[in-house]
Amino acid sequence: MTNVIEADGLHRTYSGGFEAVNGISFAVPRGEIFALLGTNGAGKTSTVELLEGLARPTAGTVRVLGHDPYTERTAVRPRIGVMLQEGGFPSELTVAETVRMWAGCTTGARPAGEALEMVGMAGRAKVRIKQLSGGERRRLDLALALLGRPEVLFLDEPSTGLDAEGRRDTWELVRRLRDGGTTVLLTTHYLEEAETLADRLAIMHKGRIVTSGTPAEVTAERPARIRFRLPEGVGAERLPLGLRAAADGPRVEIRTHELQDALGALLAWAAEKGVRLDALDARSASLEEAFLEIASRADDPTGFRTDTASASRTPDSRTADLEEIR
Ligand SMILES: Nc1ncnc2c1ncn2[C@@H]1O[C@H](COP(=O)(O)OP(=O)(O)OP(=O)(O)O)[C@@H](O)[C@H]1O
Repeated sequence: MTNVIEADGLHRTYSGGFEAVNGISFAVPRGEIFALLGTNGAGKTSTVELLEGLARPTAGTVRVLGHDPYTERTAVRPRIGVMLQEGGFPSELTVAETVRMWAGCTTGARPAGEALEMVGMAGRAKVRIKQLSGGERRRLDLALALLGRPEVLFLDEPSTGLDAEGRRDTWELVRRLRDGGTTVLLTTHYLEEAETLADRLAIMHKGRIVTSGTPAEVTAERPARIRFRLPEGVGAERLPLGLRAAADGPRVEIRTHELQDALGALLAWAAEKGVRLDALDARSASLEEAFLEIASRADDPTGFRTDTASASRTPDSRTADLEEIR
Protein backbone atom coordinates (compact mmCIF):
# COMPACT_ATOMS: atom_id res chain seq x y z
CA MET A 1 0.00 0.00 0.00
CA THR A 2 1.32 3.46 -0.89
CA ASN A 3 2.15 5.76 1.98
CA VAL A 4 0.66 9.15 1.31
CA ILE A 5 2.22 10.73 4.40
CA GLU A 6 5.65 9.77 5.73
CA ALA A 7 7.39 11.38 8.68
CA ASP A 8 10.83 10.12 9.56
CA GLY A 9 12.81 11.25 12.60
CA LEU A 10 11.02 14.62 12.71
CA HIS A 11 12.28 17.34 15.02
CA ARG A 12 10.97 20.87 15.41
CA THR A 13 12.80 23.30 17.64
CA TYR A 14 11.39 26.80 18.12
CA SER A 15 13.61 29.85 18.06
CA GLY A 16 13.99 29.97 21.86
CA GLY A 17 15.48 26.47 21.71
CA PHE A 18 12.32 24.65 22.83
CA GLU A 19 12.02 21.23 21.18
CA ALA A 20 8.29 20.78 20.49
CA VAL A 21 8.71 17.70 18.25
CA ASN A 22 11.38 15.34 19.37
CA GLY A 23 12.16 12.67 16.77
CA ILE A 24 8.86 11.18 15.63
CA SER A 25 8.23 8.78 12.75
CA PHE A 26 5.02 7.43 11.28
CA ALA A 27 3.41 6.68 7.94
CA VAL A 28 -0.16 6.94 6.70
CA PRO A 29 -1.26 4.84 3.72
CA ARG A 30 -3.76 6.10 1.14
CA GLY A 31 -7.38 6.01 2.23
CA GLU A 32 -6.69 5.84 5.96
CA ILE A 33 -7.93 8.05 8.80
CA PHE A 34 -4.98 8.63 11.14
CA ALA A 35 -5.46 10.49 14.42
CA LEU A 36 -2.77 12.29 16.39
CA LEU A 37 -3.74 12.47 20.04
CA GLY A 38 -1.86 13.96 22.91
CA THR A 39 -1.80 15.98 26.05
CA ASN A 40 -1.91 19.79 25.77
CA GLY A 41 1.32 21.06 24.28
CA ALA A 42 2.36 17.54 23.19
CA GLY A 43 3.38 18.82 19.78
CA LYS A 44 0.43 17.81 17.58
CA THR A 45 -0.08 21.16 15.87
CA SER A 46 3.68 21.63 15.56
CA THR A 47 3.80 18.28 13.76
CA VAL A 48 0.80 18.90 11.52
CA GLU A 49 2.26 22.23 10.41
CA LEU A 50 5.37 20.37 9.24
CA LEU A 51 3.20 17.93 7.28
CA GLU A 52 1.25 20.81 5.73
CA GLY A 53 4.49 22.46 4.62
CA LEU A 54 3.89 25.56 6.74
CA ALA A 55 7.26 25.14 8.44
CA ARG A 56 10.52 23.32 7.79
CA PRO A 57 11.58 20.58 10.23
CA THR A 58 14.73 21.24 12.26
CA ALA A 59 15.75 17.66 11.44
CA GLY A 60 14.18 14.63 9.80
CA THR A 61 12.13 14.29 6.63
CA VAL A 62 8.49 14.69 5.62
CA ARG A 63 6.94 13.34 2.45
CA VAL A 64 3.37 14.06 1.42
CA LEU A 65 2.25 12.43 -1.84
CA GLY A 66 5.93 11.70 -2.44
CA HIS A 67 7.06 15.34 -2.15
CA ASP A 68 8.64 17.53 0.47
CA PRO A 69 5.65 19.74 1.42
CA TYR A 70 7.91 22.70 2.34
CA THR A 71 10.37 22.85 -0.54
CA GLU A 72 7.95 21.44 -3.13
CA ARG A 73 4.94 23.37 -1.94
CA THR A 74 3.57 24.07 -5.41
CA ALA A 75 3.39 20.33 -6.16
CA VAL A 76 1.73 19.45 -2.85
CA ARG A 77 -0.57 22.38 -2.01
CA PRO A 78 -3.19 21.84 -4.77
CA ARG A 79 -3.62 18.23 -3.68
CA ILE A 80 -4.15 18.79 0.04
CA GLY A 81 -6.91 20.38 2.12
CA VAL A 82 -6.08 22.07 5.38
CA MET A 83 -8.40 22.95 8.25
CA LEU A 84 -6.42 24.94 10.76
CA GLN A 85 -7.30 25.19 14.44
CA GLU A 86 -8.52 28.74 13.91
CA GLY A 87 -9.60 30.01 10.51
CA GLY A 88 -9.62 33.79 10.09
CA PHE A 89 -12.33 35.15 7.79
CA PRO A 90 -13.29 38.74 6.94
CA SER A 91 -16.25 39.17 9.28
CA GLU A 92 -18.37 41.31 6.95
CA LEU A 93 -18.49 38.76 4.11
CA THR A 94 -21.31 36.27 3.87
CA VAL A 95 -20.67 32.53 3.97
CA ALA A 96 -21.26 32.20 0.19
CA GLU A 97 -18.95 35.14 -0.57
CA THR A 98 -16.23 33.62 1.60
CA VAL A 99 -16.48 30.27 -0.16
CA ARG A 100 -16.49 31.91 -3.59
CA MET A 101 -13.45 34.03 -2.66
CA TRP A 102 -11.64 30.88 -1.52
CA ALA A 103 -12.73 28.99 -4.62
CA GLY A 104 -11.13 31.75 -6.72
CA CYS A 105 -7.73 30.77 -5.29
CA THR A 106 -8.33 27.01 -5.68
CA THR A 107 -7.65 24.96 -8.80
CA GLY A 108 -10.61 22.79 -9.85
CA ALA A 109 -12.76 23.95 -6.94
CA ARG A 110 -16.11 22.34 -6.20
CA PRO A 111 -19.13 24.60 -6.64
CA ALA A 112 -19.62 26.70 -3.49
CA GLY A 113 -23.08 25.22 -2.92
CA GLU A 114 -21.75 21.67 -3.03
CA ALA A 115 -19.04 22.40 -0.44
CA LEU A 116 -21.59 24.05 1.85
CA GLU A 117 -24.03 21.19 1.36
CA MET A 118 -21.36 18.67 2.40
CA VAL A 119 -20.95 20.34 5.80
CA GLY A 120 -24.64 21.09 6.36
CA MET A 121 -24.24 24.86 5.83
CA ALA A 122 -26.25 25.32 2.61
CA GLY A 123 -28.99 27.06 4.56
CA ARG A 124 -26.54 29.59 6.02
CA ALA A 125 -25.07 30.81 2.71
CA LYS A 126 -26.37 34.39 3.07
CA VAL A 127 -25.38 34.86 6.71
CA ARG A 128 -22.44 37.13 7.53
CA ILE A 129 -19.39 35.51 9.09
CA LYS A 130 -19.69 37.66 12.22
CA GLN A 131 -23.15 36.21 12.83
CA LEU A 132 -22.04 32.58 12.74
CA SER A 133 -21.79 30.47 15.88
CA GLY A 134 -18.46 28.87 16.78
CA GLY A 135 -19.67 25.49 15.49
CA GLU A 136 -20.84 27.02 12.20
CA ARG A 137 -17.41 28.60 11.71
CA ARG A 138 -15.82 25.18 12.19
CA ARG A 139 -18.14 23.75 9.53
CA LEU A 140 -17.22 26.59 7.20
CA ASP A 141 -13.53 25.89 7.86
CA LEU A 142 -14.16 22.31 6.82
CA ALA A 143 -16.06 23.36 3.67
CA LEU A 144 -13.06 25.47 2.62
CA ALA A 145 -10.66 22.58 3.24
CA LEU A 146 -12.83 20.42 0.97
CA LEU A 147 -13.14 22.93 -1.86
CA GLY A 148 -10.20 21.64 -3.89
CA ARG A 149 -11.32 17.95 -3.73
CA PRO A 150 -8.14 17.14 -1.78
CA GLU A 151 -6.42 13.76 -1.87
CA VAL A 152 -5.08 14.41 1.62
CA LEU A 153 -7.03 16.25 4.27
CA PHE A 154 -5.42 17.72 7.40
CA LEU A 155 -7.91 18.48 10.15
CA ASP A 156 -6.65 20.19 13.29
CA GLU A 157 -9.28 19.57 15.99
CA PRO A 158 -12.15 19.46 13.46
CA SER A 159 -14.99 19.01 15.93
CA THR A 160 -13.93 21.43 18.65
CA GLY A 161 -16.91 23.71 19.30
CA LEU A 162 -19.41 21.41 17.57
CA ASP A 163 -22.44 20.05 19.39
CA ALA A 164 -23.02 16.29 19.55
CA GLU A 165 -25.03 16.25 16.31
CA GLY A 166 -22.47 18.39 14.47
CA ARG A 167 -19.72 16.08 15.63
CA ARG A 168 -21.55 13.00 14.36
CA ASP A 169 -22.23 14.73 11.01
CA THR A 170 -18.52 15.57 10.72
CA TRP A 171 -17.54 11.97 11.50
CA GLU A 172 -19.96 10.71 8.85
CA LEU A 173 -18.51 13.12 6.30
CA VAL A 174 -14.92 12.21 7.14
CA ARG A 175 -15.78 8.52 6.81
CA ARG A 176 -17.44 9.09 3.43
CA LEU A 177 -14.36 10.99 2.23
CA ARG A 178 -12.10 8.17 3.44
CA ASP A 179 -14.29 5.60 1.69
CA GLY A 180 -13.88 7.65 -1.47
CA GLY A 181 -10.08 7.34 -1.18
CA THR A 182 -9.17 10.55 0.69
CA THR A 183 -6.39 10.19 3.24
CA VAL A 184 -7.20 12.03 6.48
CA LEU A 185 -4.85 13.10 9.24
CA LEU A 186 -6.59 14.69 12.19
CA THR A 187 -5.70 15.89 15.65
CA THR A 188 -8.28 15.67 18.38
CA HIS A 189 -8.83 15.94 22.10
CA TYR A 190 -11.96 13.81 21.89
CA LEU A 191 -10.95 10.25 22.61
CA GLU A 192 -14.34 8.97 21.50
CA GLU A 193 -13.72 10.68 18.17
CA ALA A 194 -10.40 8.90 17.74
CA GLU A 195 -11.80 5.59 18.94
CA THR A 196 -14.75 5.59 16.54
CA LEU A 197 -13.22 7.37 13.57
CA ALA A 198 -9.52 6.57 13.30
CA ASP A 199 -8.19 3.52 11.49
CA ARG A 200 -4.92 4.07 13.36
CA LEU A 201 -3.72 6.60 15.88
CA ALA A 202 -0.62 7.78 17.67
CA ILE A 203 -0.55 9.30 21.16
CA MET A 204 2.01 12.08 21.62
CA HIS A 205 3.43 13.38 24.88
CA LYS A 206 6.15 16.00 25.18
CA GLY A 207 7.15 15.86 21.54
CA ARG A 208 7.33 12.06 21.26
CA ILE A 209 5.00 9.30 20.11
CA VAL A 210 4.41 7.20 23.20
CA THR A 211 2.20 4.57 21.59
CA SER A 212 0.56 3.92 18.24
CA GLY A 213 -1.61 1.36 16.45
CA THR A 214 -5.27 0.71 15.76
CA PRO A 215 -7.57 1.87 18.58
CA ALA A 216 -8.06 -1.81 19.47
CA GLU A 217 -4.28 -2.42 19.62
CA VAL A 218 -3.67 0.62 21.80
CA THR A 219 -6.38 -0.34 24.27
CA ALA A 220 -5.47 -4.04 24.23
CA GLU A 221 -2.17 -3.22 25.94
CA ARG A 222 -4.14 -2.01 28.96
CA PRO A 223 -5.85 -4.36 31.42
CA ALA A 224 -9.59 -4.91 31.36
CA ARG A 225 -11.57 -4.24 34.55
CA ILE A 226 -14.13 -6.24 36.51
CA ARG A 227 -16.05 -4.50 39.29
CA PHE A 228 -18.69 -5.83 41.68
CA ARG A 229 -19.90 -5.70 45.27
CA LEU A 230 -19.65 -8.66 47.58
CA PRO A 231 -22.48 -9.39 50.03
CA GLU A 232 -21.98 -8.63 53.71
CA GLY A 233 -19.87 -11.24 55.44
CA VAL A 234 -18.02 -12.33 52.28
CA GLY A 235 -14.50 -10.88 52.18
CA ALA A 236 -12.44 -10.44 49.02
CA GLU A 237 -9.87 -12.84 50.48
CA ARG A 238 -12.33 -15.65 49.74
CA LEU A 239 -12.10 -15.07 46.00
CA PRO A 240 -10.18 -17.71 44.02
CA LEU A 241 -6.41 -17.23 44.35
CA GLY A 242 -5.86 -16.34 40.71
CA LEU A 243 -8.26 -13.46 41.19
CA ARG A 244 -6.63 -11.64 44.06
CA ALA A 245 -8.42 -8.35 43.88
CA ALA A 246 -8.24 -4.87 45.31
CA ALA A 247 -11.11 -4.28 47.71
CA ASP A 248 -12.54 -1.19 49.34
CA GLY A 249 -15.08 -2.54 51.83
CA PRO A 250 -17.56 -4.58 49.77
CA ARG A 251 -16.44 -2.97 46.49
CA VAL A 252 -13.99 -5.10 44.56
CA GLU A 253 -11.98 -4.40 41.43
CA ILE A 254 -9.98 -6.88 39.40
CA ARG A 255 -7.69 -5.81 36.58
CA THR A 256 -6.76 -8.44 34.08
CA HIS A 257 -5.29 -8.98 30.64
CA GLU A 258 -7.38 -12.17 30.36
CA LEU A 259 -10.91 -10.88 30.77
CA GLN A 260 -12.72 -14.01 29.62
CA ASP A 261 -10.69 -16.36 31.87
CA ALA A 262 -10.94 -14.08 34.90
CA LEU A 263 -14.67 -13.51 34.47
CA GLY A 264 -15.25 -17.21 33.94
CA ALA A 265 -13.35 -18.07 37.12
CA LEU A 266 -15.23 -15.40 39.08
CA LEU A 267 -18.67 -16.52 37.91
CA ALA A 268 -17.86 -20.19 38.51
CA TRP A 269 -16.73 -19.37 42.05
CA ALA A 270 -19.86 -17.26 42.72
CA ALA A 271 -22.14 -20.03 41.43
CA GLU A 272 -20.38 -22.70 43.46
CA LYS A 273 -20.47 -20.68 46.69
CA GLY A 274 -23.93 -19.22 46.08
CA VAL A 275 -22.51 -15.67 46.27
CA ARG A 276 -24.40 -12.85 44.58
CA LEU A 277 -22.17 -10.30 42.81
CA ASP A 278 -24.04 -7.01 42.88
CA ALA A 279 -23.47 -4.29 40.26
CA LEU A 280 -21.24 -6.64 38.28
CA ASP A 281 -19.52 -4.76 35.48
CA ALA A 282 -16.80 -6.12 33.20
CA ARG A 283 -15.27 -4.09 30.41
CA SER A 284 -12.22 -3.84 28.20
CA ALA A 285 -10.02 -0.77 28.64
CA SER A 286 -11.28 2.31 26.82
CA LEU A 287 -9.04 4.60 24.84
CA GLU A 288 -9.66 7.21 27.53
CA GLU A 289 -8.22 4.91 30.20
CA ALA A 290 -5.27 4.10 27.95
CA PHE A 291 -4.69 7.79 27.34
CA LEU A 292 -4.86 8.76 31.00
CA GLU A 293 -2.54 5.94 31.96
CA ILE A 294 -0.04 6.91 29.26
CA ALA A 295 -0.15 10.56 30.28
CA SER A 296 0.45 9.80 33.96
CA ARG A 297 3.09 7.15 33.27
CA ALA A 298 4.93 9.38 30.84
CA ASP A 299 5.03 12.15 33.45
CA ASP A 300 6.95 9.83 35.71
CA PRO A 301 10.54 9.66 34.39
CA THR A 302 11.00 6.17 35.80
CA GLY A 303 7.80 4.93 34.21
CA PHE A 304 8.26 6.32 30.72
CA ARG A 305 8.04 3.69 28.03
CA THR A 306 8.69 4.22 24.38
CA ASP A 307 6.40 2.83 21.71
CA THR A 308 8.54 -0.26 21.17
CA ALA A 309 8.82 -1.08 24.84
CA SER A 310 5.10 -0.88 25.50
CA ALA A 311 4.25 -2.83 22.36
CA SER A 312 6.54 -5.69 23.37
CA ARG A 313 5.08 -6.00 26.89
CA THR A 314 3.64 -9.47 27.32
CA PRO A 315 0.69 -9.69 29.64
CA ASP A 316 0.81 -12.37 32.27
CA SER A 317 -1.74 -14.79 30.86
CA ARG A 318 -2.58 -16.72 34.02
CA THR A 319 -2.75 -14.20 36.82
CA ALA A 320 -4.98 -11.21 37.00
CA ASP A 321 -3.21 -7.90 37.54
CA LEU A 322 -3.97 -6.26 40.83
CA GLU A 323 -4.30 -2.59 41.20
CA GLU A 324 -5.50 -0.31 43.91
CA ILE A 325 -9.06 0.94 43.64
CA ARG A 326 -8.86 4.59 42.93
N1 LIG B 1 6.04 29.64 18.03
C1 LIG B 1 6.38 28.98 19.14
N2 LIG B 1 7.48 29.32 19.85
C2 LIG B 1 7.82 28.64 20.96
N3 LIG B 1 7.14 27.59 21.46
C3 LIG B 1 6.04 27.22 20.79
C4 LIG B 1 5.59 27.89 19.61
N4 LIG B 1 4.47 27.28 19.16
C5 LIG B 1 4.21 26.27 20.04
N5 LIG B 1 5.15 26.24 21.01
C6 LIG B 1 5.24 25.28 22.11
O1 LIG B 1 5.42 23.99 21.58
C7 LIG B 1 4.71 23.02 22.36
C8 LIG B 1 3.83 22.21 21.46
O2 LIG B 1 2.79 23.04 20.98
P1 LIG B 1 1.67 22.48 19.98
O3 LIG B 1 0.73 23.61 19.71
O4 LIG B 1 2.32 21.81 18.85
O5 LIG B 1 0.98 21.38 20.91
P2 LIG B 1 -0.41 20.64 20.74
O6 LIG B 1 -0.15 19.20 21.00
O7 LIG B 1 -1.03 20.98 19.43
O8 LIG B 1 -1.20 21.29 21.94
P3 LIG B 1 -2.77 21.53 22.19
O9 LIG B 1 -3.38 20.19 22.35
O10 LIG B 1 -2.74 22.27 23.47
O11 LIG B 1 -3.32 22.30 21.03
C9 LIG B 1 3.95 23.81 23.42
O12 LIG B 1 4.68 23.74 24.63
C10 LIG B 1 3.93 25.22 22.89
O13 LIG B 1 3.94 26.17 23.93
